[in-house]
Amino acid sequence: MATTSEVRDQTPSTRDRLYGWKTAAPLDHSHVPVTPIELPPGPRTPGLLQTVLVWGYRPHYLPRMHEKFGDTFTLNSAPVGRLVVTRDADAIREIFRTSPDIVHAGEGNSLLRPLVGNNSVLTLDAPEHQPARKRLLPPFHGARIARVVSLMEEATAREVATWPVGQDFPLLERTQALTLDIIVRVVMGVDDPARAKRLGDALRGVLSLGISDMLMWVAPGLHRYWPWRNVIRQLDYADELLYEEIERRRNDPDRASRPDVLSMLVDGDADPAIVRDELVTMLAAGHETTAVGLAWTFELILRHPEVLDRLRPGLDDDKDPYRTAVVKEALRVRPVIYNVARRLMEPMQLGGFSLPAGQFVLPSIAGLQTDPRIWGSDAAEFRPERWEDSDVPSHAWIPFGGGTRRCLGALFAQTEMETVVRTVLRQVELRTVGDVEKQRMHHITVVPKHGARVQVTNRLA
Ligand code: HEM
Repeated sequence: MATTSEVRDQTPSTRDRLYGWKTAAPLDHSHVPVTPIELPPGPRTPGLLQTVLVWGYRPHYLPRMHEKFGDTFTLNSAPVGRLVVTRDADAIREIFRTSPDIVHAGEGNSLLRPLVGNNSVLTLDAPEHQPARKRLLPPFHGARIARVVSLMEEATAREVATWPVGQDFPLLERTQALTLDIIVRVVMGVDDPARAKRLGDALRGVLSLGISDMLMWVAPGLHRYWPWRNVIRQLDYADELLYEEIERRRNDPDRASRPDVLSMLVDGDADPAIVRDELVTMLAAGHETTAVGLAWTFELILRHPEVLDRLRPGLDDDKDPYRTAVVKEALRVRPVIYNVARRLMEPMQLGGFSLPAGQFVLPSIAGLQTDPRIWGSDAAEFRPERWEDSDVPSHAWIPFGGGTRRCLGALFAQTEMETVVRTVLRQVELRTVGDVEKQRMHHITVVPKHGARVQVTNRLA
């Protein structure tokens, strides 16, 4: 069996990923002709202003553009230029069911490659995407997830025990700490507290990369200079610890009986470099998203006392359909990811428009999930009871995207969110602080503007 340092000698370093990311994958689409076709109408505002509005104010800007231009319109925003946004239910269904040879999703994420590596489902497209996705599916089956619920409960109880009574704090910061801990312990299976803390601290550094750190992506030579030199060191250190865990698990004789995701991923003769990329992919895709989803869920529950009253009697039940409805409804009115992105490899008819090959299209999750023509006149309201109606339009509920790229961790995330809601509400009474939270963009997620400020008013357990 190889030692960790032998494994490290054979696996790509942060620097290799930095220099290799632009050439390593099929990014060259010069063979895809971008036919000059008239795109759907859209704003004539200068591109720079549109870019600022799209990246900074999407939840406010896009609904205004829908009002002005209809279900499908064209924007002009860096880094790709012309983008067709659609909330048209038929167009979105069509995009999700079209062959992944024709509709690509990975290249929209290529900027993540220096972090997640060249083996990540997030950045791959057909034909490499499907086998990579297939490797990740087994640990996310329902039966496997049921085995980790108690680990999620324990992590939540530990976290809630640290919350101060009678003092305000932004809940989002605490849900971020919690979802990171759940990834370290449940996905990576690190159960020793000292190792879990060391790995969690190292990964927190990776997750806090800012735009200025990422300047290295376009100018890799910067890695020699401060502060980028330190960033490389941080990323290398996180890799070091991840490879250590991978080796530890490969050598663990009890691996088959362990419930964590990593134990399944190292089965057989899996290449440690691939497993490393898979772990970082799950961290990148599953940490911030679930933390934001939880912050919104509590913000909504606490501002709707009638919902809290209905939740309480079911807290002793392992499965309460109303708790499921509450989480689904929170992900509907406050989707964490505003839209997904696809690139057409062939011309397509969508929403009554002929779109050329090469075109980027953004199916709008938020647009579809709050459309009053589908959800009724109270579409913008948080009303979990709607999930008790037999004719709830669940086809228009897409917080996890859709088709062959639908979120791999959807069931994991929904289970985690329900488990955290239940455990927190059994342990403390909370109240919100300040006004109803507005939506704000943070990288690619839509977060509560002030981080969902709350106060613990009483400890129940
Ligand atoms: C509330 C929490 C979450 C939300 C809202 C969310 C949402 C999404 C969305 C919108 C996509 C893109 C789907 C598309 O393009 O059609 C996605 C992809 C993905 N998510 Fe999640 N996610 C969440 C949690 C998680 C968790 C916990 C994990 C894993 C531990 C995870 C792993 C992934 C992966 C691996 C992909 C890429 C799938 C592929 O390209 O084949 N997500 N997620």
